[in-house]
Amino acid sequence: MTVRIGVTGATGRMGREVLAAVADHDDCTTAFAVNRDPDGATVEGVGLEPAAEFDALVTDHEPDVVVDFTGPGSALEYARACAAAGVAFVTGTTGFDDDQRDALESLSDEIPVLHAPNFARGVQALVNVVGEAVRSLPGYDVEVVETHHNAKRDAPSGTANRLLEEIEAHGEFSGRKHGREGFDPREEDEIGIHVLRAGDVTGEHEILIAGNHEEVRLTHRAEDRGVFAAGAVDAAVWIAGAKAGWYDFADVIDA
Ligand SMILES: NC(=O)C1=CN([C@@H]2O[C@H](COP(=O)(O)OP(=O)(O)OC[C@H]3O[C@@H](n4cnc5c(N)ncnc54)[C@H](OP(=O)(O)O)[C@@H]3O)[C@@H](O)[C@H]2O)C=CC1
Ligand SMILES: O=C(O)C1=N[C@H](C(=O)O)C[C@H](O)C1
Repeated sequence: MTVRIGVTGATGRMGREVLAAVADHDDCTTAFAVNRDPDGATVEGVGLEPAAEFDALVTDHEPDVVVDFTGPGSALEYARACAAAGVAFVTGTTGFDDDQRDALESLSDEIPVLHAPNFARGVQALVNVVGEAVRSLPGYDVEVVETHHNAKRDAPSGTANRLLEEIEAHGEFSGRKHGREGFDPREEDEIGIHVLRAGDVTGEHEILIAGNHEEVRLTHRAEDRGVFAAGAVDAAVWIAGAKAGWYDFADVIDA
């Protein structure tokens, strides 16, 4: 079966990569692609449609799944339209607040919804090992550093937030400390978080665990956005056969 994929934010950094990844994948094809001001543009040979017509497109073009990398508000609107049309939704968008995330998750009662803050397989491996590292080094200091391009809007990154959840689930910490300045010594059990924005860095995440005259550094560095797009398209192909529910990228990798 060929999986038909609708793509949002088609002229964005990730939207372009998703269209390229769909074209490269043997088991799927583009059903439609939208951006807010298409003005006759094409990306990867696909003519763009107006985002304002998304509700009609998601019904008329009969996609099996929509892949979204936009912003939290638009992602939620697209997901609601998918739920109304009975179409699965995969999103890599980050920066949802708690209400937006709850609203997205509630749509998974009606359709399959997969949200992953990072579609790189290496990041999933990092998520798997960071908890074990923290658990086996109690009392060590933990600091998280993430670096992205200068156009990224949300901070810390969705990936950093996911790693922090994992760290907190496997150790005893007093809270999170975002950056430091002035006379501001480190509290014993805090987790330090540092956000760097510069140039065109694709995405780097490092967890530093230090104490007992030793340090462990767990680092992931994405070298090309294509790695995220390939993972998202793998997720789209996987979710096309899934029942309504709330999924993450681990479900795809473990399948
Ligand atoms: N999960 C993962 O693996 C990854 C996640 N991301 C996340 O994906 C998201 C997009 O990143 P990136 O591609 O770099 O961002 P860009 O700004 O390059 O692209 C986002 C696109 O979304 C569209 N968009 C933004 N706001 C709206 C809106 N209100 N309504 C409709 N469309 C909108 C715009 O399309 P237009 O104006 O053309 O209509 C824009 O081109 C971010 O949240 C980022 O953190 C990024 C990389 C990997
Ligand atoms: O905005 C980006 O570029 C990225 N965002 C994701 C995040 O917030 O974690 C994933 C990746 O690091 C790139």
